[in-house]
Amino acid sequence: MSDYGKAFALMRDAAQGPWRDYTRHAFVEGMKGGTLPRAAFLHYLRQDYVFLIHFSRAWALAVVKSETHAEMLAASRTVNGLISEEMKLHIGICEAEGIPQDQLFATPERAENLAYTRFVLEAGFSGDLLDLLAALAPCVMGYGEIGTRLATEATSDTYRDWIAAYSSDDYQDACVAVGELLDMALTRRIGENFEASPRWTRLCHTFRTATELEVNFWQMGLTP
Ligand SMILES: Cc1ncc(C[n+]2csc(CCO)c2C)c(N)n1
Repeated sequence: MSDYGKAFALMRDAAQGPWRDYTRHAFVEGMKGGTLPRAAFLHYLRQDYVFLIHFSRAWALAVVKSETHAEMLAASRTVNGLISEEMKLHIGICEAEGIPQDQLFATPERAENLAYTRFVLEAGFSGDLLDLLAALAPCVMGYGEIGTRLATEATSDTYRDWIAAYSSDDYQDACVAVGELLDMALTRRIGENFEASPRWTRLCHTFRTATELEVNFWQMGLTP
């Protein structure tokens, strides 16, 4: 398994059940085998475009909540990656399927989508960078794990562009950078032994809730 840092490994282990439901969801397995209906995938992509708009806002908030230049740099790189790479992937796939960009932007937001992104933004608005990063981490690293697994296990080419994007060296490097940011931010605010602090349990709880909201997002994808 990929190494996305110490805090991520501990948080993932603490959220074991939901983490498995998220990273091995039927939607993911459908991409792996090529059995996922195209209509479900396009519905997911359109919702995900709206999702990425709010996620970009949340990562921009991470710049606001940063306390060092290194934190600002890591957060702003993620904002840039999201807007210039990830959203472009969605625009490209949708355009190839006959869905123009203005229609993408006008996608009505589903409740599962709204719940997830506003949960993350609220974690950031009412807390510090640690609360925000705990809510952001499942999204980044979960897709990193899913991408690397599907790159070796996929038995169909149908969803190869999506799989290639999340298993790419660029994306994997971004996951490692976010893992480093998480460890660095925790050490700065709590100390080396951050997992022994009273705050740790709450941060793990935030991570777990975000993971459960990822499960709901996949489920929403299956019901266009
Ligand atoms: C529902 C949903 N969850 C996670 C991702 C993946 N993702 C979202 S933002 C980002 C970059 C850094 O945060 C990544 C990799 C997605 N596209 N849609």
